[in-house]
Amino acid sequence: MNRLTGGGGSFLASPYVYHIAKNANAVSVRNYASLPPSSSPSSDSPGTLGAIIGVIAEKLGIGELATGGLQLAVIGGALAGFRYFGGYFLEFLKKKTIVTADFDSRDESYSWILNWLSEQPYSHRTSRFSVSTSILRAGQRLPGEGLDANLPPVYFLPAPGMHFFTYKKRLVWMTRERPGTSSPAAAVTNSNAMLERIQISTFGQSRALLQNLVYEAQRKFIDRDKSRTVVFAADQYGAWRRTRSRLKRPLSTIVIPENVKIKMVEDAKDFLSQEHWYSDRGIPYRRGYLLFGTPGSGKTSFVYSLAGELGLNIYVVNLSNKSMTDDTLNELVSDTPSRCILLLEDIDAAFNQRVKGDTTSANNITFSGLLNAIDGVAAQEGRILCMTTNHIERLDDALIRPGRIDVRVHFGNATRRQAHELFTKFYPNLPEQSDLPSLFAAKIPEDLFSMAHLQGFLMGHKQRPAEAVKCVDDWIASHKQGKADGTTESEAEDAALPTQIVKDL
Ligand SMILES: Nc1ncnc2c1ncn2[C@@H]1O[C@H](COP(=O)(O)OP(=O)(O)OP(=O)(O)O)[C@@H](O)[C@H]1O
Repeated sequence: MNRLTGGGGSFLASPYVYHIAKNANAVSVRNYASLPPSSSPSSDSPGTLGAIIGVIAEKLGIGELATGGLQLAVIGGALAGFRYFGGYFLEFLKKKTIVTADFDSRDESYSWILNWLSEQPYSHRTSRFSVSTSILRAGQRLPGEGLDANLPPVYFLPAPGMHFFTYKKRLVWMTRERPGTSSPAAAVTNSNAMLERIQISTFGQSRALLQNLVYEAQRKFIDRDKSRTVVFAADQYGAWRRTRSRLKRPLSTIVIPENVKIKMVEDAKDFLSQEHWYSDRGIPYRRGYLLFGTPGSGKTSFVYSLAGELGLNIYVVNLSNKSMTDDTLNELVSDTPSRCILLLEDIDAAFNQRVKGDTTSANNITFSGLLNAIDGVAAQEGRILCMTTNHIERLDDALIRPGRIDVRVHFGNATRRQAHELFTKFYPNLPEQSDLPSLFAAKIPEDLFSMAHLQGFLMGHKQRPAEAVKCVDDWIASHKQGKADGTTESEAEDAALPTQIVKDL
Protein backbone atom coordinates (compact mmCIF):
# COMPACT_ATOMS: atom_id res chain seq x y z
CA MET A 1 0.00 0.00 0.00
CA ASN A 2 2.74 2.38 0.93
CA ARG A 3 4.61 1.70 -2.30
CA LEU A 4 1.56 2.49 -4.39
CA THR A 5 0.04 5.31 -2.45
CA GLY A 6 3.17 6.98 -1.28
CA GLY A 7 1.73 10.43 -2.17
CA GLY A 8 3.52 12.79 -4.54
CA GLY A 9 6.76 11.70 -3.07
CA SER A 10 5.94 8.12 -3.90
CA PHE A 11 4.27 7.71 -7.24
CA LEU A 12 5.20 11.02 -8.82
CA ALA A 13 8.75 10.54 -7.87
CA SER A 14 8.85 6.97 -9.13
CA PRO A 15 11.00 6.78 -12.30
CA TYR A 16 8.10 5.62 -14.50
CA VAL A 17 5.66 8.38 -13.58
CA TYR A 18 8.33 11.03 -13.51
CA HIS A 19 9.18 10.08 -17.03
CA ILE A 20 5.58 10.68 -18.07
CA ALA A 21 5.53 14.01 -16.29
CA LYS A 22 8.77 15.10 -17.91
CA ASN A 23 7.45 14.27 -21.33
CA ALA A 24 4.25 16.16 -20.81
CA ASN A 25 4.34 19.81 -21.92
CA ALA A 26 5.42 22.55 -19.61
CA VAL A 27 1.86 23.34 -18.71
CA SER A 28 1.35 19.84 -17.32
CA VAL A 29 4.51 20.05 -15.30
CA ARG A 30 3.51 23.39 -13.92
CA ASN A 31 0.09 22.15 -13.00
CA TYR A 32 1.57 19.19 -11.10
CA ALA A 33 3.90 21.52 -9.33
CA SER A 34 0.99 23.66 -8.28
CA LEU A 35 -0.63 20.86 -6.36
CA PRO A 36 -0.49 21.38 -2.58
CA PRO A 37 2.86 20.15 -1.37
CA SER A 38 2.74 16.86 0.44
CA SER A 39 5.05 17.25 3.37
CA SER A 40 4.42 13.79 4.73
CA PRO A 41 4.11 11.14 2.12
CA SER A 42 2.16 8.75 4.28
CA SER A 43 -1.02 6.86 3.54
CA ASP A 44 -2.63 8.66 6.47
CA SER A 45 -2.18 12.00 4.92
CA PRO A 46 -4.48 12.57 1.95
CA GLY A 47 -2.35 15.52 0.84
CA THR A 48 -1.55 14.09 -2.60
CA LEU A 49 -3.46 12.66 -5.48
CA GLY A 50 -1.90 9.23 -4.86
CA ALA A 51 -2.91 9.34 -1.23
CA ILE A 52 -6.45 10.33 -2.12
CA ILE A 53 -6.71 7.46 -4.57
CA GLY A 54 -5.22 5.13 -1.95
CA VAL A 55 -7.83 6.19 0.60
CA ILE A 56 -10.64 5.76 -1.91
CA ALA A 57 -9.29 2.33 -2.90
CA GLU A 58 -9.05 1.31 0.73
CA LYS A 59 -12.62 2.45 1.37
CA LEU A 60 -13.80 0.52 -1.65
CA GLY A 61 -11.79 -2.42 -0.46
CA ILE A 62 -10.11 -3.05 -3.78
CA GLY A 63 -6.77 -4.79 -3.99
CA GLU A 64 -3.28 -3.36 -4.55
CA LEU A 65 -3.11 -4.14 -8.22
CA ALA A 66 -6.46 -2.51 -8.91
CA THR A 67 -5.40 0.53 -6.90
CA GLY A 68 -2.28 0.84 -9.06
CA GLY A 69 -4.44 0.60 -12.18
CA LEU A 70 -6.75 3.26 -10.82
CA GLN A 71 -3.82 5.54 -10.15
CA LEU A 72 -2.46 5.10 -13.66
CA ALA A 73 -5.91 5.73 -15.12
CA VAL A 74 -6.23 8.92 -13.14
CA ILE A 75 -2.76 10.06 -14.16
CA GLY A 76 -3.44 9.22 -17.80
CA GLY A 77 -6.71 11.12 -17.66
CA ALA A 78 -5.02 14.06 -16.02
CA LEU A 79 -2.29 14.13 -18.67
CA ALA A 80 -4.83 13.89 -21.46
CA GLY A 81 -6.71 16.74 -19.86
CA PHE A 82 -3.54 18.80 -19.62
CA ARG A 83 -2.72 18.08 -23.21
CA TYR A 84 -6.20 19.09 -24.29
CA PHE A 85 -6.32 22.25 -22.26
CA GLY A 86 -2.64 22.81 -22.85
CA GLY A 87 -3.42 23.12 -26.58
CA TYR A 88 -5.98 25.78 -25.78
CA PHE A 89 -3.58 27.49 -23.50
CA LEU A 90 -0.86 27.55 -26.14
CA GLU A 91 -3.34 28.88 -28.65
CA PHE A 92 -4.31 31.55 -26.13
CA LEU A 93 -0.65 32.40 -25.57
CA LYS A 94 -0.10 32.62 -29.32
CA LYS A 95 -3.05 34.95 -29.69
CA LYS A 96 -1.64 37.18 -26.99
CA THR A 97 1.88 37.31 -28.38
CA ILE A 98 1.68 36.82 -32.16
CA VAL A 99 -0.32 38.61 -34.85
CA THR A 100 -0.88 36.95 -38.18
CA ALA A 101 -2.25 38.08 -41.53
CA ASP A 102 -3.67 35.42 -43.78
CA PHE A 103 -3.80 35.65 -47.59
CA ASP A 104 -5.79 33.26 -49.72
CA SER A 105 -5.10 32.86 -53.43
CA ARG A 106 -8.80 33.14 -54.21
CA ASP A 107 -8.70 36.74 -53.16
CA GLU A 108 -7.31 39.74 -55.01
CA SER A 109 -5.11 40.59 -52.01
CA TYR A 110 -3.05 37.50 -52.80
CA SER A 111 -1.68 39.26 -55.89
CA TRP A 112 -0.73 42.27 -53.80
CA ILE A 113 1.22 40.18 -51.36
CA LEU A 114 2.98 38.12 -54.01
CA ASN A 115 3.94 41.27 -55.83
CA TRP A 116 5.13 42.82 -52.57
CA LEU A 117 7.12 39.72 -51.67
CA SER A 118 8.75 39.66 -55.08
CA GLU A 119 10.06 43.17 -54.38
CA GLN A 120 11.47 42.36 -50.93
CA PRO A 121 15.27 42.09 -50.76
CA TYR A 122 14.79 38.80 -48.91
CA SER A 123 13.18 37.24 -52.00
CA HIS A 124 16.36 37.98 -53.93
CA ARG A 125 18.59 36.67 -51.16
CA THR A 126 16.97 33.50 -49.94
CA SER A 127 18.43 30.18 -50.99
CA ARG A 128 14.92 28.69 -51.19
CA PHE A 129 13.09 30.65 -53.84
CA SER A 130 10.68 29.98 -56.63
CA VAL A 131 10.99 31.61 -60.01
CA SER A 132 7.95 32.48 -62.00
CA THR A 133 7.19 34.36 -65.17
CA SER A 134 3.73 35.00 -63.80
CA ILE A 135 2.02 35.11 -60.47
CA LEU A 136 -0.27 32.17 -60.04
CA ARG A 137 -3.59 32.86 -58.44
CA ALA A 138 -6.33 30.25 -58.21
CA GLY A 139 -5.24 28.74 -61.47
CA GLN A 140 -5.04 32.10 -63.24
CA ARG A 141 -1.76 33.41 -64.51
CA LEU A 142 -0.82 37.00 -63.92
CA PRO A 143 2.12 37.69 -66.22
CA GLY A 144 5.10 39.54 -64.87
CA GLU A 145 4.72 43.17 -65.66
CA GLY A 146 6.37 46.51 -65.38
CA LEU A 147 9.80 45.06 -66.01
CA ASP A 148 12.24 45.65 -68.82
CA ALA A 149 10.16 45.33 -71.97
CA ASN A 150 13.05 43.65 -73.80
CA LEU A 151 13.34 40.81 -71.29
CA PRO A 152 10.90 38.07 -70.43
CA PRO A 153 9.23 39.06 -67.17
CA VAL A 154 10.22 37.18 -64.05
CA TYR A 155 9.21 37.08 -60.39
CA PHE A 156 11.44 35.82 -57.57
CA LEU A 157 9.39 34.57 -54.65
CA PRO A 158 10.16 32.75 -51.42
CA ALA A 159 9.59 29.03 -52.02
CA PRO A 160 6.80 27.19 -50.18
CA GLY A 161 7.73 26.69 -46.53
CA MET A 162 8.66 29.00 -43.71
CA HIS A 163 10.80 32.11 -44.08
CA PHE A 164 12.09 34.67 -41.60
CA PHE A 165 12.98 38.21 -42.56
CA THR A 166 12.67 41.72 -41.24
CA TYR A 167 10.17 44.38 -42.13
CA LYS A 168 10.58 47.87 -40.72
CA LYS A 169 13.26 46.47 -38.40
CA ARG A 170 10.86 43.91 -36.92
CA LEU A 171 11.16 40.17 -37.27
CA VAL A 172 8.39 38.70 -39.41
CA TRP A 173 7.96 35.19 -40.63
CA MET A 174 6.01 33.89 -43.50
CA THR A 175 4.63 30.50 -44.37
CA ARG A 176 3.67 29.76 -47.92
CA GLU A 177 1.60 26.69 -48.59
CA ARG A 178 0.83 25.05 -51.85
CA PRO A 179 -1.40 22.07 -52.37
CA GLY A 180 0.55 18.87 -52.50
CA THR A 181 3.46 20.38 -50.61
CA SER A 182 2.75 21.56 -47.14
CA SER A 183 -0.99 22.02 -47.05
CA PRO A 184 -2.81 18.78 -46.36
CA ALA A 185 -6.07 20.67 -46.12
CA ALA A 186 -5.70 22.00 -49.63
CA ALA A 187 -4.72 18.59 -50.92
CA VAL A 188 -7.88 17.08 -49.48
CA THR A 189 -10.11 19.71 -51.06
CA ASN A 190 -9.39 18.79 -54.61
CA SER A 191 -12.19 21.10 -55.64
CA ASN A 192 -9.75 23.96 -55.69
CA ALA A 193 -6.48 22.27 -56.44
CA MET A 194 -4.62 25.47 -57.14
CA LEU A 195 -5.38 27.04 -53.80
CA GLU A 196 -2.39 28.72 -52.21
CA ARG A 197 -2.06 30.37 -48.88
CA ILE A 198 0.38 32.76 -47.30
CA GLN A 199 0.51 33.71 -43.64
CA ILE A 200 2.69 36.53 -42.36
CA SER A 201 3.25 36.80 -38.61
CA THR A 202 5.14 38.91 -36.13
CA PHE A 203 5.47 39.17 -32.35
CA GLY A 204 3.24 41.59 -30.52
CA GLN A 205 -0.38 42.32 -29.92
CA SER A 206 -0.83 45.23 -32.29
CA ARG A 207 -1.92 44.61 -35.86
CA ALA A 208 -0.48 47.95 -36.97
CA LEU A 209 2.70 46.57 -38.54
CA LEU A 210 0.91 43.94 -40.60
CA GLN A 211 -1.83 46.34 -41.59
CA ASN A 212 0.84 48.74 -42.83
CA LEU A 213 2.38 45.91 -44.76
CA VAL A 214 -0.95 45.10 -46.40
CA TYR A 215 -1.61 48.75 -47.31
CA GLU A 216 1.90 49.09 -48.69
CA ALA A 217 1.44 45.95 -50.80
CA GLN A 218 -1.93 47.19 -52.03
CA ARG A 219 -0.53 50.62 -52.93
CA LYS A 220 2.42 49.16 -54.82
CA PHE A 221 0.11 46.91 -56.76
CA ILE A 222 -2.35 49.65 -57.60
CA ASP A 223 0.43 52.07 -58.54
CA ARG A 224 1.73 49.48 -60.94
CA ASP A 225 -1.72 49.29 -62.47
CA LYS A 226 -2.02 53.03 -62.93
CA SER A 227 -0.60 52.89 -66.43
CA ARG A 228 -2.65 49.81 -67.20
CA THR A 229 -6.18 48.70 -67.80
CA VAL A 230 -6.93 45.66 -65.72
CA VAL A 231 -9.33 43.11 -67.10
CA PHE A 232 -11.40 40.86 -64.87
CA ALA A 233 -13.39 37.91 -66.11
CA ALA A 234 -15.84 35.61 -64.39
CA ASP A 235 -14.43 32.20 -63.47
CA GLN A 236 -16.32 28.91 -63.28
CA TYR A 237 -17.09 29.52 -59.61
CA GLY A 238 -18.93 32.72 -60.42
CA ALA A 239 -16.27 35.01 -58.99
CA TRP A 240 -14.27 37.76 -60.67
CA ARG A 241 -10.71 36.87 -61.53
CA ARG A 242 -8.09 39.27 -62.68
CA THR A 243 -7.11 37.85 -66.07
CA ARG A 244 -4.68 40.33 -67.51
CA SER A 245 -3.68 43.93 -67.55
CA ARG A 246 -2.67 45.90 -70.58
CA LEU A 247 -0.85 49.14 -71.00
CA LYS A 248 -3.52 51.76 -71.52
CA ARG A 249 -4.26 52.12 -75.18
CA PRO A 250 -4.29 55.81 -76.08
CA LEU A 251 -7.48 56.95 -77.73
CA SER A 252 -5.37 58.45 -80.49
CA THR A 253 -4.64 54.92 -81.73
CA ILE A 254 -8.32 54.29 -82.40
CA VAL A 255 -9.05 55.53 -85.86
CA ILE A 256 -12.62 56.73 -85.81
CA PRO A 257 -14.01 60.20 -86.41
CA GLU A 258 -12.65 62.60 -83.82
CA ASN A 259 -16.10 63.90 -82.89
CA VAL A 260 -17.22 60.38 -81.90
CA LYS A 261 -14.25 59.99 -79.59
CA ILE A 262 -14.66 63.39 -78.03
CA LYS A 263 -18.39 63.02 -77.45
CA MET A 264 -18.09 59.58 -75.95
CA VAL A 265 -15.30 60.56 -73.59
CA GLU A 266 -17.17 63.70 -72.56
CA ASP A 267 -20.35 61.74 -71.99
CA ALA A 268 -18.60 59.18 -69.79
CA LYS A 269 -16.67 61.81 -67.80
CA ASP A 270 -19.82 63.80 -67.33
CA PHE A 271 -21.61 60.71 -66.05
CA LEU A 272 -18.84 59.82 -63.60
CA SER A 273 -18.90 63.30 -62.10
CA GLN A 274 -22.69 63.55 -61.74
CA GLU A 275 -23.60 61.08 -59.03
CA HIS A 276 -25.59 63.66 -57.05
CA TRP A 277 -27.44 64.83 -60.10
CA TYR A 278 -28.74 61.30 -60.58
CA SER A 279 -29.61 60.71 -56.95
CA ASP A 280 -31.37 64.09 -56.64
CA ARG A 281 -33.70 63.04 -59.44
CA GLY A 282 -34.07 59.44 -58.36
CA ILE A 283 -32.55 58.22 -61.63
CA PRO A 284 -30.48 55.01 -61.36
CA TYR A 285 -26.86 56.05 -61.52
CA ARG A 286 -25.82 53.96 -64.50
CA ARG A 287 -24.89 54.55 -68.10
CA GLY A 288 -25.14 52.15 -70.99
CA TYR A 289 -23.39 52.23 -74.36
CA LEU A 290 -24.13 49.97 -77.29
CA LEU A 291 -21.32 49.66 -79.80
CA PHE A 292 -22.58 47.94 -82.89
CA GLY A 293 -21.53 47.40 -86.46
CA THR A 294 -19.21 45.53 -88.69
CA PRO A 295 -16.65 43.04 -87.29
CA GLY A 296 -13.13 44.33 -86.80
CA SER A 297 -14.13 47.97 -86.81
CA GLY A 298 -12.72 48.82 -83.37
CA LYS A 299 -15.65 48.36 -80.98
CA THR A 300 -13.73 46.36 -78.37
CA SER A 301 -10.57 48.40 -78.86
CA PHE A 302 -12.58 51.55 -78.24
CA VAL A 303 -13.97 50.19 -74.97
CA TYR A 304 -10.43 49.43 -73.77
CA SER A 305 -9.20 52.86 -74.74
CA LEU A 306 -12.16 54.51 -73.06
CA ALA A 307 -11.45 52.54 -69.89
CA GLY A 308 -7.83 53.72 -70.00
CA GLU A 309 -8.88 57.31 -70.54
CA LEU A 310 -11.29 57.16 -67.59
CA GLY A 311 -8.93 55.16 -65.34
CA LEU A 312 -11.46 52.34 -64.99
CA ASN A 313 -10.99 48.60 -65.00
CA ILE A 314 -13.00 46.29 -67.22
CA TYR A 315 -15.18 43.44 -66.04
CA VAL A 316 -15.99 41.10 -68.91
CA VAL A 317 -18.90 38.70 -68.81
CA ASN A 318 -19.00 35.90 -71.33
CA LEU A 319 -22.69 35.16 -71.65
CA SER A 320 -22.03 32.07 -73.75
CA ASN A 321 -20.32 30.44 -70.77
CA LYS A 322 -22.39 27.35 -70.02
CA SER A 323 -21.71 27.46 -66.29
CA MET A 324 -23.25 30.91 -66.03
CA THR A 325 -26.76 31.05 -64.58
CA ASP A 326 -29.10 33.91 -63.74
CA ASP A 327 -27.95 33.73 -60.13
CA THR A 328 -24.24 33.76 -60.88
CA LEU A 329 -24.70 36.58 -63.36
CA ASN A 330 -26.66 38.57 -60.83
CA GLU A 331 -24.05 37.97 -58.16
CA LEU A 332 -21.21 38.90 -60.48
CA VAL A 333 -22.81 42.11 -61.61
CA SER A 334 -23.60 43.16 -58.07
CA ASP A 335 -20.02 42.32 -57.14
CA THR A 336 -18.38 44.79 -59.50
CA PRO A 337 -16.82 47.90 -57.97
CA SER A 338 -18.95 51.00 -58.17
CA ARG A 339 -16.69 52.61 -60.81
CA CYS A 340 -15.91 50.27 -63.65
CA ILE A 341 -16.82 49.23 -67.15
CA LEU A 342 -18.97 46.14 -67.39
CA LEU A 343 -18.42 44.67 -70.85
CA LEU A 344 -20.86 42.26 -72.47
CA GLU A 345 -19.33 41.27 -75.80
CA ASP A 346 -21.19 39.93 -78.81
CA ILE A 347 -24.43 40.19 -76.93
CA ASP A 348 -26.40 38.88 -79.92
CA ALA A 349 -24.53 35.54 -79.79
CA ALA A 350 -25.85 34.84 -76.30
CA PHE A 351 -29.46 35.32 -77.34
CA ASN A 352 -29.46 34.68 -81.05
CA GLN A 353 -32.08 31.98 -80.72
CA ARG A 354 -34.48 34.27 -79.03
CA VAL A 355 -37.56 35.12 -80.95
CA LYS A 356 -40.31 37.34 -79.66
CA GLY A 357 -42.01 35.74 -76.67
CA ASP A 358 -39.26 33.17 -76.18
CA THR A 359 -37.44 33.78 -72.94
CA THR A 360 -34.69 31.18 -73.25
CA SER A 361 -31.22 31.50 -74.64
CA ALA A 362 -28.53 29.20 -76.00
CA ASN A 363 -26.94 29.18 -72.54
CA ASN A 364 -28.26 28.95 -68.99
CA ILE A 365 -29.18 32.59 -68.69
CA THR A 366 -32.73 33.69 -69.28
CA PHE A 367 -33.47 36.95 -70.99
CA SER A 368 -35.24 38.29 -67.92
CA GLY A 369 -32.22 37.18 -65.85
CA LEU A 370 -30.00 39.30 -68.07
CA LEU A 371 -32.28 42.33 -67.84
CA ASN A 372 -32.42 41.91 -64.11
CA ALA A 373 -28.64 41.76 -63.85
CA ILE A 374 -28.28 44.87 -65.96
CA ASP A 375 -30.63 47.09 -64.03
CA GLY A 376 -32.25 45.11 -61.21
CA VAL A 377 -31.88 46.07 -57.57
CA ALA A 378 -28.56 44.24 -57.26
CA ALA A 379 -27.02 46.03 -60.25
CA GLN A 380 -24.13 48.20 -59.17
CA GLU A 381 -24.54 51.98 -59.25
CA GLY A 382 -21.87 54.01 -60.99
CA ARG A 383 -20.90 51.44 -63.57
CA ILE A 384 -20.74 51.97 -67.28
CA LEU A 385 -22.24 49.12 -69.25
CA CYS A 386 -20.79 48.52 -72.71
CA MET A 387 -22.41 46.01 -75.01
CA THR A 388 -20.96 45.12 -78.38
CA THR A 389 -22.67 43.38 -81.25
CA ASN A 390 -22.27 42.85 -84.96
CA HIS A 391 -26.02 42.36 -85.35
CA ILE A 392 -28.11 45.03 -83.73
CA GLU A 393 -31.12 43.81 -85.72
CA ARG A 394 -31.08 40.58 -83.71
CA LEU A 395 -31.33 42.30 -80.35
CA ASP A 396 -34.57 42.53 -78.49
CA ASP A 397 -35.84 46.08 -78.16
CA ALA A 398 -36.18 45.59 -74.40
CA LEU A 399 -32.45 44.99 -74.08
CA ILE A 400 -31.45 48.24 -75.69
CA ARG A 401 -34.27 50.51 -74.64
CA PRO A 402 -33.36 53.95 -73.23
CA GLY A 403 -32.34 53.62 -69.62
CA ARG A 404 -30.50 50.42 -70.34
CA ILE A 405 -28.65 51.79 -73.34
CA ASP A 406 -28.20 55.54 -73.39
CA VAL A 407 -25.91 55.98 -76.38
CA ARG A 408 -25.57 53.87 -79.50
CA VAL A 409 -22.43 54.11 -81.57
CA HIS A 410 -22.27 52.60 -85.00
CA PHE A 411 -18.92 51.32 -86.25
CA GLY A 412 -18.59 50.93 -90.01
CA ASN A 413 -15.97 49.73 -92.45
CA ALA A 414 -12.94 51.86 -93.20
CA THR A 415 -13.41 55.07 -95.11
CA ARG A 416 -10.55 56.51 -97.18
CA ARG A 417 -10.00 59.04 -94.48
CA GLN A 418 -9.60 56.29 -91.89
CA ALA A 419 -7.28 54.35 -94.21
CA HIS A 420 -5.12 57.48 -94.50
CA GLU A 421 -4.97 57.93 -90.73
CA LEU A 422 -4.28 54.26 -90.10
CA PHE A 423 -1.36 54.35 -92.54
CA THR A 424 0.10 57.45 -90.89
CA LYS A 425 -0.19 55.92 -87.43
CA PHE A 426 1.20 52.62 -88.61
CA TYR A 427 4.33 54.29 -90.03
CA PRO A 428 4.95 57.13 -87.58
CA ASN A 429 8.43 57.86 -88.94
CA LEU A 430 7.31 58.87 -92.42
CA PRO A 431 8.46 62.35 -93.44
CA GLU A 432 5.69 64.90 -93.05
CA GLN A 433 5.54 65.66 -96.77
CA SER A 434 5.34 61.96 -97.72
CA ASP A 435 2.53 61.24 -100.16
CA LEU A 436 2.42 57.52 -99.32
CA PRO A 437 -0.58 57.82 -96.94
CA SER A 438 -2.60 59.63 -99.60
CA LEU A 439 -1.58 57.16 -102.31
CA PHE A 440 -2.55 54.27 -100.06
CA ALA A 441 -5.90 55.80 -99.07
CA ALA A 442 -6.79 56.61 -102.68
CA LYS A 443 -6.51 52.95 -103.57
CA ILE A 444 -8.73 51.69 -100.74
CA PRO A 445 -12.36 51.31 -101.78
CA GLU A 446 -14.66 53.25 -99.51
CA ASP A 447 -16.46 51.14 -96.85
CA LEU A 448 -15.38 47.77 -98.21
CA PHE A 449 -12.72 46.60 -95.77
CA SER A 450 -12.78 46.63 -92.02
CA MET A 451 -10.06 48.45 -90.14
CA ALA A 452 -8.87 45.11 -88.80
CA HIS A 453 -8.54 43.91 -92.38
CA LEU A 454 -6.44 46.90 -93.40
CA GLN A 455 -4.33 46.59 -90.29
CA GLY A 456 -3.74 42.93 -91.16
CA PHE A 457 -2.50 43.92 -94.61
CA LEU A 458 -0.13 46.55 -93.23
CA MET A 459 1.24 44.03 -90.73
CA GLY A 460 2.60 42.14 -93.73
CA HIS A 461 4.71 45.19 -94.61
CA LYS A 462 5.70 46.37 -91.14
CA GLN A 463 8.84 48.27 -92.05
CA ARG A 464 8.12 48.91 -95.75
CA PRO A 465 5.45 51.56 -96.37
CA ALA A 466 6.34 52.04 -100.04
CA GLU A 467 6.02 48.31 -100.63
CA ALA A 468 2.60 48.37 -98.90
CA VAL A 469 1.40 51.01 -101.35
CA LYS A 470 2.80 49.02 -104.28
CA CYS A 471 1.14 45.76 -103.22
CA VAL A 472 -2.20 47.06 -102.08
CA ASP A 473 -3.87 46.83 -105.54
CA ASP A 474 -3.19 43.11 -105.80
CA TRP A 475 -4.32 42.59 -102.24
CA ILE A 476 -7.57 44.44 -102.92
CA ALA A 477 -8.21 42.47 -106.11
CA SER A 478 -7.69 39.15 -104.36
CA HIS A 479 -9.89 40.11 -101.42
CA LYS A 480 -12.69 41.85 -103.28
CA GLN A 481 -13.92 38.59 -104.76
CA GLY A 482 -13.84 36.81 -101.41
CA LYS A 483 -15.74 39.63 -99.77
CA ALA A 484 -18.34 39.74 -102.53
CA ASP A 485 -19.00 36.03 -102.02
CA GLY A 486 -19.16 36.01 -98.25
CA THR A 487 -21.06 39.18 -97.34
CA THR A 488 -24.82 39.34 -97.02
CA GLU A 489 -26.72 42.35 -98.31
CA SER A 490 -27.60 43.63 -94.84
CA GLU A 491 -23.99 43.25 -93.69
CA ALA A 492 -22.81 45.20 -96.71
CA GLU A 493 -25.36 47.93 -95.99
CA ASP A 494 -24.36 48.06 -92.34
CA ALA A 495 -20.68 48.22 -93.17
CA ALA A 496 -21.31 51.09 -95.54
CA LEU A 497 -22.73 53.25 -92.76
CA PRO A 498 -20.10 55.56 -91.34
CA THR A 499 -18.83 55.29 -87.77
CA GLN A 500 -21.01 57.67 -85.83
CA ILE A 501 -23.03 58.21 -82.68
CA VAL A 502 -26.60 57.30 -83.44
CA LYS A 503 -28.59 59.92 -81.59
CA ASP A 504 -31.95 58.32 -81.20
CA LEU A 505 -32.34 58.83 -77.48
N1 LIG B 1 -11.06 51.93 -85.82
C1 LIG B 1 -9.94 51.28 -85.53
N2 LIG B 1 -8.82 51.96 -85.21
C2 LIG B 1 -7.68 51.33 -84.93
N3 LIG B 1 -7.54 49.98 -84.95
C3 LIG B 1 -8.63 49.26 -85.24
C4 LIG B 1 -9.87 49.87 -85.55
N4 LIG B 1 -10.74 48.91 -85.82
C5 LIG B 1 -10.11 47.76 -85.67
N5 LIG B 1 -8.84 47.95 -85.32
C6 LIG B 1 -7.85 46.91 -85.05
O1 LIG B 1 -8.40 45.68 -85.49
C7 LIG B 1 -8.32 44.69 -84.48
C8 LIG B 1 -9.71 44.22 -84.10
O2 LIG B 1 -10.41 45.29 -83.52
P1 LIG B 1 -11.60 45.09 -82.47
O3 LIG B 1 -11.52 43.78 -81.84
O4 LIG B 1 -11.61 46.29 -81.60
O5 LIG B 1 -12.85 45.12 -83.42
P2 LIG B 1 -14.35 44.76 -83.08
O6 LIG B 1 -15.17 45.74 -83.83
O7 LIG B 1 -14.55 44.70 -81.64
O8 LIG B 1 -14.47 43.33 -83.73
P3 LIG B 1 -15.54 42.18 -83.43
O9 LIG B 1 -16.90 42.75 -83.66
O10 LIG B 1 -15.19 41.15 -84.43
O11 LIG B 1 -15.31 41.76 -82.02
C9 LIG B 1 -7.56 45.31 -83.34
O12 LIG B 1 -6.22 44.89 -83.41
C10 LIG B 1 -7.63 46.79 -83.56
O13 LIG B 1 -6.44 47.41 -83.18
